[in-house]
Amino acid sequence: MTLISAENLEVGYPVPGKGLFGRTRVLPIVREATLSLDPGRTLGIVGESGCGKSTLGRGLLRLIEPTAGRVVWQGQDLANLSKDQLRKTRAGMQIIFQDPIAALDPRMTLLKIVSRPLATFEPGLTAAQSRDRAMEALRLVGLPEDFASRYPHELSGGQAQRVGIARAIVGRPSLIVCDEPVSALDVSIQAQVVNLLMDLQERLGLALIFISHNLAVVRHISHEVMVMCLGRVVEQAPRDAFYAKPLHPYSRALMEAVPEPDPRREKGRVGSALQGELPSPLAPPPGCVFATRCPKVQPLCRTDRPALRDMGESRQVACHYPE
Ligand SMILES: Nc1ncnc2c1ncn2[C@@H]1O[C@H](COP(=O)(O)OP(=O)(O)OP(=O)(O)O)[C@@H](O)[C@H]1O
Repeated sequence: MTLISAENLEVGYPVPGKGLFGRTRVLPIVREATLSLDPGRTLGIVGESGCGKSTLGRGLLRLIEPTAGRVVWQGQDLANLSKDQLRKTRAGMQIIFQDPIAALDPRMTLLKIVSRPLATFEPGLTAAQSRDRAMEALRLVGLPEDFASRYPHELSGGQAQRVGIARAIVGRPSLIVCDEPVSALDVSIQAQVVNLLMDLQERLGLALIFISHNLAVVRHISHEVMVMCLGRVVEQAPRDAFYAKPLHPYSRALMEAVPEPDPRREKGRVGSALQGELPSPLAPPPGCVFATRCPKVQPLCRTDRPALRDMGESRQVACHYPE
């Protein structure tokens, strides 16, 4: 069975002022996002900074309430769950963040940080059981036992991200949304953390949604790849087919912008092959979201938004003139 799917999901942020009937107005960033993920698989989400990857990740977990569309988790529409059911469901879906140290409470020991989610997800556990579970999680992420009594400021970036992962797995989830989990780390540490996630996936049967602007890292870890541009999904494909031949001109531009591996450079940003004006996600163009920058643009692209359509072999693309 599919673990999680989204249909036409719309996620945005409140804007100042009130709308109709005094309601808060929400400006959508992510529009009509559709995806599905099976247990134990990894979906990589790529796209330039600001295209809405994080917003989609948070909308899927209902950390930001979607304004339209639906999310189905293990066959159940998340919007229909009672508070109690949602609390239980939340244990199954976790998130880790880009800045690992900022994500940890500086006043708590690592044992406290890692065991804390259990108070919500499994309130029936005794203190000793919670402690054992937290120690098990720390062991699974490769941290020595004596780390349990340490504080976040004593950690390197890579160690802090391991603690973030331990906190995410302590409730035995089925899915972890990884939001740029290695972008803030030294290049030499990035591979260790990615390999840890792949190892945990194998051992615990985890599904991962791996959000990154780094196409090389996404290639390494993903089974499926999804490309976002200005809040919209423009391409979806199995990993090998995607990297062999991207179908959307935007995907191609992203790939051409991948920097050569260079250990002296901290992190390469995509974008150098992407010329032209980048519209604001708050005011996307009427046609294709890539029309203002596409080297193959035709008049139709500026007026009609192409829908995501099936191209066979489990591939989908939103382009009037795909490769
Ligand atoms: N809390 C917020 N309130 C209002 N707008 C926001 C908020 N967070 C993000 N945005 C806007 O939403 C858009 C998408 O941001 P998001 O962080 O989802 O992009 P992203 O693809 O994850 O980029 P990055 O790789 O830089 O994190 C951006 O234009 C951003 O300015």
